Amino acid sequence: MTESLLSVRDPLLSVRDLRVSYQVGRNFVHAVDGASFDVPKGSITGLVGESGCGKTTIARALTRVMADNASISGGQILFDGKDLAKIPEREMNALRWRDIAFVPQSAMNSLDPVYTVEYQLGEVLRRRGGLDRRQARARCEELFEMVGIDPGRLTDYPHQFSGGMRQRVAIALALALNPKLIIADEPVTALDVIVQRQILDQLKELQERLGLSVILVTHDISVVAYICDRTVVMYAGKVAESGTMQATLTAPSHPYSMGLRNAFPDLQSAAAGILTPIEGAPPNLANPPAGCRFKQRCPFALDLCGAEPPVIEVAPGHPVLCHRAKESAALRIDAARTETWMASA
Ligand SMILES: Nc1ncnc2c1ncn2[C@@H]1O[C@H](COP(=O)(O)OP(=O)(O)OP(=O)(O)O)[C@@H](O)[C@H]1O
Repeated sequence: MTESLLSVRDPLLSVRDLRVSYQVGRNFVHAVDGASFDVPKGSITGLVGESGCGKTTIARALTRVMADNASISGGQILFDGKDLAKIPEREMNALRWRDIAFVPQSAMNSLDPVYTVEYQLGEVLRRRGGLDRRQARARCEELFEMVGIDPGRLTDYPHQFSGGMRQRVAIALALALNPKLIIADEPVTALDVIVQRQILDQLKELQERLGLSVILVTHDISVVAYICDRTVVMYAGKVAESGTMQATLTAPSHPYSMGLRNAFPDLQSAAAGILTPIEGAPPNLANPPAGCRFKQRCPFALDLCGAEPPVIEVAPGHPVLCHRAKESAALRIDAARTETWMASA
């Protein structure tokens, strides 16, 4: 994807043609296969797609906290004048927590069950932030207040908190050293809808108040619609479409985004409309199909989709990886009908 197709002015983070692979025996799974997108300053960018499309792999590559068999095999991650794909580990380590913080899929993954929450927050503040014991204590209280938990509970252990509260603690931990960017991987997935909304509202409030940038990884398009300013839709290791939330979700231009929109209820309305799943499953990334990777599931696939799709800019800053992107207005009308998706099954 060329620079001209990604017209975010002065982004905080620019991912360019990123490739991340896992080695499994003698084979490679190309989990992220040439992804490009920008994250503007002070925005919430939703990285969305079905399970297995490469979202967590991207999120972890951005922090370089990756599985042992993973490697960045190409591309750039430009942040604050540095290419995070290439800087030495020592330099990357200095950026973690201070500039980029990660909230993992389950808060229990960032919290150690055998220590109190205050001890764990304090460790980050003292070791990484250079605060003394008293300063750390005051900051812990401040952080708990920021995420809406009574500071009296700082001496509790993680298991003494509900799932939603643990997620708030994980957010407090990420905020500890005032990072510029928070990457949150499915932060509300395991929670019920009411608690989901509370956590998302809190995240949005903090993001606005602190001028943070957030990358929110989720499989749930309704979460993106609820909280995000921008969307990066991923399918089978590639970016299908990216742009403002309004442009990509109100008027999606990639058939996959159109299908995703039909498949999730609206987080803001209690009434569930008719949900239409996208039949089938994403391809195996150890051996992806040639041409468009969505073609087997796409109701609009033509013979030409057997060839590698071009990136077409349907509007400034709204690139779409589809042969038929220019016809998207007409395709959207058909995509809104359940029968369209049943016919392709
Ligand atoms: N350690 C690993 N070794 C080999 N393959 C892996 C490994 N981790 C992930 N993969 C593969 O990489 C691809 C992308 O996985 P990834 O977890 O990034 O997707 P995802 O969109 O975040 O899905 P989920 O929401 O289920 O985590 C999948 O095909 C997955 O099977």
